[in-house]
Amino acid sequence: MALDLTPRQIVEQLDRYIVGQSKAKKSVAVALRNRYRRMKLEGQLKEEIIPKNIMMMGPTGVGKTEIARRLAKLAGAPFIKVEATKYTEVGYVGRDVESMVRDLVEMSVRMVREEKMESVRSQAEEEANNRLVKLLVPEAKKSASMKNPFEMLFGGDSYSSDQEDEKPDEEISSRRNRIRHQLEMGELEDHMVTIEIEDQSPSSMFDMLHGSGMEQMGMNMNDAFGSFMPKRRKKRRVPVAEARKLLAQEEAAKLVDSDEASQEAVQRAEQSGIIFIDEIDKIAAKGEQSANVSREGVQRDILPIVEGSTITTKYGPVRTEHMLFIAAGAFHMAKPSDLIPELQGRFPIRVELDKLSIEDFQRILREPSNALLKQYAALLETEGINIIFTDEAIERIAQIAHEVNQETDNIGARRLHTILEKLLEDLSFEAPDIHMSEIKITASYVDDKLNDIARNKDLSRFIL
Ligand SMILES: Nc1ncnc2c1ncn2[C@@H]1O[C@H](COP(=O)(O)OP(=O)(O)OP(=O)(O)O)[C@@H](O)[C@H]1O
Repeated sequence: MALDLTPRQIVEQLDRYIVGQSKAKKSVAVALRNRYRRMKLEGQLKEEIIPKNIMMMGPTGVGKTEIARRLAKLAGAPFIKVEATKYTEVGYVGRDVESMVRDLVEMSVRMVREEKMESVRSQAEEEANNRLVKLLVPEAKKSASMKNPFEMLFGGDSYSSDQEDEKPDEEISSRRNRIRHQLEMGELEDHMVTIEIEDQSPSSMFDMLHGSGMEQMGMNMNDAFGSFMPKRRKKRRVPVAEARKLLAQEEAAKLVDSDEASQEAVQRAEQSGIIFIDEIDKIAAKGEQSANVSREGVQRDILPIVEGSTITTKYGPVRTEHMLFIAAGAFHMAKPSDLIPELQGRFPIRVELDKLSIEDFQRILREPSNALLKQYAALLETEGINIIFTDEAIERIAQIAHEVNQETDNIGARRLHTILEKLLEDLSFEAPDIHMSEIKITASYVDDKLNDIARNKDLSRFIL
């Protein structure tokens, strides 16, 4: 967790992935730092201080979600994104908005479990190796009627089960040591073994009961009855390398106390969870009367969650008052003041995100740590091709993206993804057969591939 980063450091970290949008970065950095400040307080005041939620306003594809997601990652905070309009759909009822909190907790549980599993990984791998050794050189008696996996591996001559019956214990232990050594040296990675592991797939009875309404309450059939049901085990024949992974996974799960993990996850969701509510402007009360009612209804349903309430989940009650909510919307038609006053008050920090310029597009193409051009270069490098984009080519791509956005729908930086895909489609297809170590993408290559499509509005609507 990097909660102790200063706002300046947080912005610096966000700069590695997101181009521009400095106001929004600043706001989220302060929000995160305030959490850290609150953690350092004691007693009543700590409980009184609630996070100041943020409303991000800006067109689609300019980095709103990306900023929030990166912030969460930076803080090791569980994060989910929901679309507010989802709750206006037919079939949704008031309490369904609570599912956002349940989803956040699920995310948190997954995070905590993964961390805990990672922390016991070396112990789990050791246990897995022990199981492999026993599997490859089984106990003398027990193996008499069983087909020895080791025998299958090596043709079963000197390790045949008949002979094993007569082998004294010391011999088994010395053979186990030898196998252990071979396993550790990675000499048996490709050999096939048959292992028996827990079946993770839900049983058909649970399948049938799914959707019977219990999930609405945050219940899950496997959780409700799973502990009473015998765990099914299934056999799989896999190479040693894969077997080790599967066995280590099972061993790690045994080593992690799942109640403790769940409790920690609930706490983490409560204290540092971030819920990103997109399209909040679409539930602002504007438009025809009948729609107004349901949109305002959704706002009233969301309100108690943002204000702070306790939601029942399968991991126990979860309190929402210290979660950070980031609402976002384009606000083309509606304004934040069209939301119900109580909800407006709960999102006091307002930031406008800037439209992206051609220069921003160029920077997005090349600068972020995960920049699109770097991604394509890495992919083609696996085929032994070093792809180089000239400055003019990057400029052209950015220009075309900008033009297509203006002439069709403005989808922001997302346009770069579709344009690059089209631009490099042929190259990606032919790459394995091209015997060139370096390929230069020039402005004229870009024009060649894209100009005709970009100039034709109808075509670009479909292709770019
Ligand atoms: N300023 C930016 N810097 C780097 N990448 C960006 C920027 N803006 C958008 N992107 C990229 O564009 C894509 C879409 O961005 P994002 O999901 O943040 O959009 P958004 O503003 O949240 O829009 P929406 O509300 O429609 O989801 C992402 O892949 C993101 O990496």
